[in-house]
Amino acid sequence: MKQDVLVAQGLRKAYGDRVAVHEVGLSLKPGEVLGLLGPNGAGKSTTVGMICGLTVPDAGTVTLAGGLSLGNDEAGYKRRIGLVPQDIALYEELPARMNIELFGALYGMAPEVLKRRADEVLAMVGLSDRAADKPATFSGGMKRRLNIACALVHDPEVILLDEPTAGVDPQSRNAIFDNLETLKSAGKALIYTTHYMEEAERLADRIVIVDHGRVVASGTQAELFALLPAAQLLQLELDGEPDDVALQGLTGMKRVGQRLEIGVADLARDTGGVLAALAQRGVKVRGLATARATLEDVFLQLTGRALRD
Ligand SMILES: Nc1ncnc2c1ncn2[C@@H]1O[C@H](COP(=O)(O)OP(=O)(O)OP(=O)(O)O)[C@@H](O)[C@H]1O
Repeated sequence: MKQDVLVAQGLRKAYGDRVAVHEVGLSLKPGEVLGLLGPNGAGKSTTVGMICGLTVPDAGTVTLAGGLSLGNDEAGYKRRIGLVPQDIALYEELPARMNIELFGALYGMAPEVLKRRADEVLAMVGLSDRAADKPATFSGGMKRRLNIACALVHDPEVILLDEPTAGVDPQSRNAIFDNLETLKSAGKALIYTTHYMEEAERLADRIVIVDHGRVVASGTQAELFALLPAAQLLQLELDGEPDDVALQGLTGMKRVGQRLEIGVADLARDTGGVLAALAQRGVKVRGLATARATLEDVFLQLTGRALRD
């Protein structure tokens, strides 16, 4: 079992009377992507801010492997963390390469190391041929990619990404996802905040769902789906309107017009039984489709609200 590279415990932050983050805890292993999923205002950015040392928590601790913390070695701690902020933070009128070098200089990197790393991160985000151009001439997706390169120049072991795909086109989004997969396979630990459940589903090994500043659930996707009454859905198109008596006693069933939705634990195992039970009751099925639960369903189940209210 790999050792945790980061452990956050009891993080709390209030702004005046409003508690933005209550007692949030999480941990992260090398090579792991932790999705921090929650609606707008859930406290994701505040949590990330406390982990990277930009926001001072009212309570709680964050410790890196080896016991390093902001309290005992702030500079050492920050060298091991990279932040991709939600708002793009670039010097628009300086060439892309110089933006990266400025971030590297902040970490005290030696010029020859910095030059090599700038080349590496430019190549990684697919901007080598635009190194001399100013971000002012870049598309939104290219700026996002440069923002990521700046966060990686000092080769941090923990990378915090705060909604890094906001406002990017699908092509850049895929390029960013590829970069994150590369970082993950290189053993980096990533915290990825998003309110897009598809992104969390695609990228995250484990997910922490936050709402109103609190962790409402955490675990692998399988563990989160297990919180639902049924993780898979059979959608049956009926031939005509069956009478309600014929459908009585079928558990986990929802009637939507001429369609029936039946939640099952395992489609492969349970579909035959459901169809046989319907046939026995004289209910004719014209078509069949299947769907699986999403993290949106998990959020709805836990909070009674949609993720994107
Ligand atoms: N600097 C601040 N001053 C006052 N209130 C703040 C500040 N930063 C955040 N908040 C409040 O704290 C709560 C959590 O905000 P936060 O930005 O952490 O949420 P989020 O989950 O990142 O949302 P989003 O997805 O919209 O970025 C919100 O109610 C927000 O208004």
